[in-house]
Amino acid sequence: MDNAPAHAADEWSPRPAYWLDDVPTAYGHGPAVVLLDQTRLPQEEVRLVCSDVPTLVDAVRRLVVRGAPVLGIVGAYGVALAAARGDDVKAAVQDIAQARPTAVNLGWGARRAFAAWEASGGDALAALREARVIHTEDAQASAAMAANGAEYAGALVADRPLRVLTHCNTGALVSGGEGTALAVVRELHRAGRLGQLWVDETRPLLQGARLTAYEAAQTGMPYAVLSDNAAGSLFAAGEVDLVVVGADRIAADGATANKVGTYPLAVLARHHGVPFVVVAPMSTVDLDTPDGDGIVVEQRDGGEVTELSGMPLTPPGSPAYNPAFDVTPPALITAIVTESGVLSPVSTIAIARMSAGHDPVMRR
Ligand SMILES: CSC[C@@H](O)[C@@H](O)C(=O)COP(=O)(O)O
Repeated sequence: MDNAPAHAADEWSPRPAYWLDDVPTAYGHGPAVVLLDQTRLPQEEVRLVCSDVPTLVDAVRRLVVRGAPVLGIVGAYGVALAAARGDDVKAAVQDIAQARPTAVNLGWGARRAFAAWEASGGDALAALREARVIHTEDAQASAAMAANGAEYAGALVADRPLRVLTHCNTGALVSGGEGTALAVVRELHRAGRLGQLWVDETRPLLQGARLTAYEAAQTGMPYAVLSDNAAGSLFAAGEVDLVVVGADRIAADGATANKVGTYPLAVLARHHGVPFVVVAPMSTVDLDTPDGDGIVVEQRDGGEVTELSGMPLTPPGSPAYNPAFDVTPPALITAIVTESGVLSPVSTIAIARMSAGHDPVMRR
């Protein structure tokens, strides 16, 4: 399928989260964190103005903003907001970090902004400056991951464009830049090396069908959406050259938590001899969680499974199992792409340990 691009691949930037100094708020004029409301995409592009931390925490829980890297940015802006308002900044860090348990970046971003605020003796501008640094660093990491991942992927198949399968949404909607796994795909597309993007719909909240398809359409990628359970027959038909996914947390053994449905793809990829590649910034590595069993998987309301856009799918009162993420063991991961390069899970962790030695502040 070829789609008429709404934008050149280089130009499109949805700005999922940003800071405004002075906007009309519920409290008169003041600072706010502005979020592109991803629950309303692709139908409409509307923004939510968060002028206090409870509104921001609620937005994170409802997935108005979601995806690991941008949650780090939002966590930091949230702390800057608490500081600017003169709220209890320490309590704000707790509230933000606990809003969703699996994405490590959320608490990491909040703690970084808090450390800057504390070191400055309680200067709200110091927290905001740190949030802006995190925002910029994420854009830089995204560009480096895109370049590293596209070089690696391009070398897998020399003589024709690649067919890439992805799950959930990992593009510009989750980042200060173009994202993680989808940034790699976008780079391949820019280089004329993308033959087909296969987009898993990603039940139950359809981040693939709603958001990745939206990004693919905006940037003119050749793509098709499939129901998650069609992936097996796609592999069997030999239609997948590469699987790329993001990560919400990478434990110290290289086990990786990502959107539920990722682990079955890793099993399928192994069975069919297809590379399974995780793309994530180093900030997603959590050396304090020793292994995959230690990763806390967010359990969400069963209504997300038993209903679709408020319409019941099951007999009334049906119980449901609704983990938001699953964990892929390192043995099933061919490579992890970070801003530092393309390495095995073991080597990625070794690099993270070396960098942590230089940056002990952010280790809990
Ligand atoms: C680069 S984003 C990586 C992950 O955060 C992404 O794949 C994912 O699982 C997001 O889940 P979500 O529940 O939509 O926040």
